[in-house]
Amino acid sequence: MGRDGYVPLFETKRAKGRIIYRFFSASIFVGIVLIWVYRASHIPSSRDDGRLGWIGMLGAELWFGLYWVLTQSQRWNRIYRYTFKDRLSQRYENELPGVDIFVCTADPIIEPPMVVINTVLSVMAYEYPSEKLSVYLSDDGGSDLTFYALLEASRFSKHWIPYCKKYKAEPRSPAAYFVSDPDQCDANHAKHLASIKKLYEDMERRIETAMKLGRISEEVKLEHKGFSQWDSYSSRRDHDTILQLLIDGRDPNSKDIKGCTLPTLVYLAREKRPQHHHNFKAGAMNALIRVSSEISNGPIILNVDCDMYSNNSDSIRDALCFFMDDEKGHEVAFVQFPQNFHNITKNDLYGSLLRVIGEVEFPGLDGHGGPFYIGTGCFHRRDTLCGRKFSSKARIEWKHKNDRKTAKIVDDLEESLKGLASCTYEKNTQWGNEMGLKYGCPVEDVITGLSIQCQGWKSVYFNPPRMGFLGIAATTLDQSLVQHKRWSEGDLQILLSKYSPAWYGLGRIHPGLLLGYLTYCLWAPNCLATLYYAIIPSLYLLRGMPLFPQVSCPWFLPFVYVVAVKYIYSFGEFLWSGGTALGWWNEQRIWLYKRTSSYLFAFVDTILRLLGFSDTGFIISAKVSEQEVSQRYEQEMMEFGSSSPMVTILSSLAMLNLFCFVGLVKKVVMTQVGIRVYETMALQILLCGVLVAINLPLYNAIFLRKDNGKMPSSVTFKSVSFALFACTCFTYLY
Ligand SMILES: O=c1ccn([C@@H]2O[C@H](COP(=O)(O)OP(=O)(O)O[C@H]3O[C@H](CO)[C@@H](O)[C@H](O)[C@H]3O)[C@@H](O)[C@H]2O)c(=O)[nH]1
Ligand SMILES: [Mn+2]
Repeated sequence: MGRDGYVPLFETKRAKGRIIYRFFSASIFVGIVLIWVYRASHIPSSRDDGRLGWIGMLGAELWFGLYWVLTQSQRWNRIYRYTFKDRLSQRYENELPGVDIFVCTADPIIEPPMVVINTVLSVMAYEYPSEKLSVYLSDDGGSDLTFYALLEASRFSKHWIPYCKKYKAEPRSPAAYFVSDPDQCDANHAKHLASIKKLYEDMERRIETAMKLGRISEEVKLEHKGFSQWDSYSSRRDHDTILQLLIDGRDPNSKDIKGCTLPTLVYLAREKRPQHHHNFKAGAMNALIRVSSEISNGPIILNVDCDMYSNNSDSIRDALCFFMDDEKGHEVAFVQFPQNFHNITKNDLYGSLLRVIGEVEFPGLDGHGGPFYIGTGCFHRRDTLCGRKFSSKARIEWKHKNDRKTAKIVDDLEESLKGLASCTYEKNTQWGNEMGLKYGCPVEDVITGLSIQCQGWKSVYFNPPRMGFLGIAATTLDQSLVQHKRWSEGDLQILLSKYSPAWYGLGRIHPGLLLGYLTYCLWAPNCLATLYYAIIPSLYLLRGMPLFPQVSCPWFLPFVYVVAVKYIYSFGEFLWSGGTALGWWNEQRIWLYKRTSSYLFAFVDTILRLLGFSDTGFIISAKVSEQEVSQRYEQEMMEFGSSSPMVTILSSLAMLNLFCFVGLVKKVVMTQVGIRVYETMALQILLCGVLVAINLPLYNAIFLRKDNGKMPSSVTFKSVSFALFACTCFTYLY
């Protein structure tokens, strides 16, 4: 116990070995500087061949080096958080604040209602007083199928919540719970389990039947008056606000089968009109903030994507340990949990888990004032989300925060609140700007978090041993690349926006955090240096022209040191973060693929947007895939199968490197220059060789595979032609 009886509700520990790390990092930096010196002092004179290529290498290495410096900010001061939930209960059990949970969905086909309601049920069943819990589903798809599923879920919750609380079930998404093979239980429990499973399966069957039919049958429509709101509905882009309080927690009649209060459950499809921009998820969240403020007005808001179910029924209490801490709680604006996924395979083929970000880099950001807001698995204080500035004096009185708005008749309430979710409500207001989530950026989350931090608030990264939330990761290469394009494009837009960390953040956030933001904002421009490094040295190799120092030259050492040590460290870091060796190798591949395709497209699109040629969109990530595709995913076979321009670029690069490598081997075999080539171009051979090795799955997909995930022949044709063309031009014409 500290002074004045202060008992901290959480503890922060610094990572061990920071000093050693800093020395190590400095030694790499010396290596990088030596590389720069070598490049700058050995530029071929203008008469020599290769001057341009050399200067390009200098540019690329300057970029890589400076970017590496940025990434150090995230390793400089890592911290880890631990909570004391028992102390929270002892002190505050009767004053726990209301928590409003926002779940966003946008399309019943891409995001199946069964996925959505599993998430909803998991958050309704938190280990938290139900009367203080309200769950809001925002449906940008405006789908009566999703509404129907939610109606079914509201009935099922009456059985599910008491079941979870009685048996301390984990996780509380029914689908995940049933496949998790619930621990051996006594006969009574087993009986109960079987009966609840049957209820769930019956519900699932009814929902699937409606999904197959593609509409709600007349019979079902009679079950709830809410369906009548679809009478005036013309399409998902053109409809009135639809608002339904499916469970009103204040209603004495809404009880579960044990007679306990149920959490409030609300369905909202905000108004949509074709002539109004709806601002994607940010618009949905802002509508939810307003509507919920008139229903439950919980001072804490949890936001999850519709596929991110709660995997840990204590997460609310964990988050409250930060918000309610007497000494530090008043500084905390949001508590971010990592994004984890339940469908990651052992070696994480597409690097979806972003393992090192979650285990190393975010704790590093936390050491500088807090992680970014990443859109899901994040607890916010309502007032900061609504734009309140930080003041060191203002403390929250949680007790007074618990007053709920006076009860109104549900029908009247629904009608009176619809205006809050209308298309015109935000006109001439600060919503989307000073209030709520920010508009105009495909990563509304990151830019919103940044602006909150710029107002003086801190955030907290919390990564408990039992993961807080689990979602669905991309299962095809194309999906993963498209998602990263959206992210990197959004991050680059932040750099160019009013809230740019580079100027707006300067002086407002910790310099380390600023560098951390820059690392992400500069994802997209990475494409240039990476493309250069993946193409030019290989082409020079084909022509027999060295771009790196010879093995016997002292300048060879800094290159070897930086490359070897950097990669050995990265390998160690990946294993330490819980990955496998093959997982690391996969990560290197996806690193290359993202940088040469997603980032390139994001970069080009951002420039086009600046010039006024394109508009930002939001391609929703798929949450279901065909059985065949998921089988290949389970077997960790890369899914090419789509002839998108991104895949074409990857395949062209892979072919180009293959041709260069084969050309080299041919030369060595036919002319017996082997040893000499090795002596003069060892690093270039290594680079090209690694590029070929990392692309093995791609060659396999072109030349050997027969399944539908193989490379489409049109892509093969285009990429082979391109690579041949590039190699020929470079060898004979340049
Ligand atoms: O017009 C829209 C578009 C999307 N969404 C919802 O936004 C969420 C995220 O969309 P998803 O396609 O799954 O994108 P991800 O890339 O997986 O999402 C990450 O990145 C997004 C920003 O690009 C954030 O909004 C997310 O919270 C974050 O998890 C989903 O629940 C969607 O239903 C809407 O509500 N309305
Ligand atoms: Mn998602």
